[in-house]
Amino acid sequence: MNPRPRTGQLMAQLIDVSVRRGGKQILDGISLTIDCGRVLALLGRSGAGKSTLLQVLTGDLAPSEGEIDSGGHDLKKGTVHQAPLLFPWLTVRENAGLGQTYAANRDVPDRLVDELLDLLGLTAMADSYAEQISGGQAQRVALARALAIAPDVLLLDEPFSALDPLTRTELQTWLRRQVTERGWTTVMVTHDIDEALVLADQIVLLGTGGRIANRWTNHPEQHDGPPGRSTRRAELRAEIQAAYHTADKEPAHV
Ligand SMILES: Nc1ncnc2c1ncn2[C@@H]1O[C@H](COP(=O)(O)OP(=O)(O)OP(=O)(O)O)[C@@H](O)[C@H]1O
Repeated sequence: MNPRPRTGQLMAQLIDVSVRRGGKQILDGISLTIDCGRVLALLGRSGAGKSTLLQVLTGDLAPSEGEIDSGGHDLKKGTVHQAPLLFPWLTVRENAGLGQTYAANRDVPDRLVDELLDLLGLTAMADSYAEQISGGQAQRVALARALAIAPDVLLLDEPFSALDPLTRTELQTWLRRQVTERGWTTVMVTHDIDEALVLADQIVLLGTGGRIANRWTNHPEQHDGPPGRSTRRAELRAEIQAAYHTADKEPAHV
């Protein structure tokens, strides 16, 4: 395994990646970098190709053209899917610790699973079976399981979609703090522009024809302040919303 690069350094990249499936162009000429210790958010309408892009990153799908430079990192281990995929006959703690079985070569402290369950508000149900918990709780267990193996990159496919708005906001704040304090590298698919603005350092919008319609640099910490004063966030939100409409009309390469 290569040494983990420093914050801001290149972790991995896609170079001019295209994907065709069943005669249809799903992704077209996608180039992007994943920077260490940073969050990249992928936005785009339903069917734009966001999940396909994650599959290319994890190596589950070979691109028709182009290259993936993983920098020697395992980009598959830290994946959290839309559906949590827990084993119903195992407890919350057992499900959360499951990834460690496959990561025996990683130096993961035993207490980490309990620490993550605590961080994610799951301690009270640690001994409940997965079939006994709610959808939102299951999503948090899946997140704990991915984090417990200390992945090089956390790949999140709409990980908060089943959460109630309050829990969702709490988890977004928590995740951003962890990224900042612990340097977690994250790629996240979301439909929620505000979620991208709260979490991401880099925001990429996939538009028509599987192309990148636009991309923005974002500074979530600079948005913090008294309510109503965060004008940069409001400006960016408006820019991104406008770009969705432009992307519907004209394919672009950015
Ligand atoms: N196995 C497949 N064969 C052919 N086309 C596929 C296959 N899987 C996905 N697609 C098509 O690829 C396109 C992109 O799908 P993808 O799931 O990546 O979109 P998405 O942006 O993640 O959508 P959503 O936001 O709805 O999850 C869609 O038009 C979909 O129909």
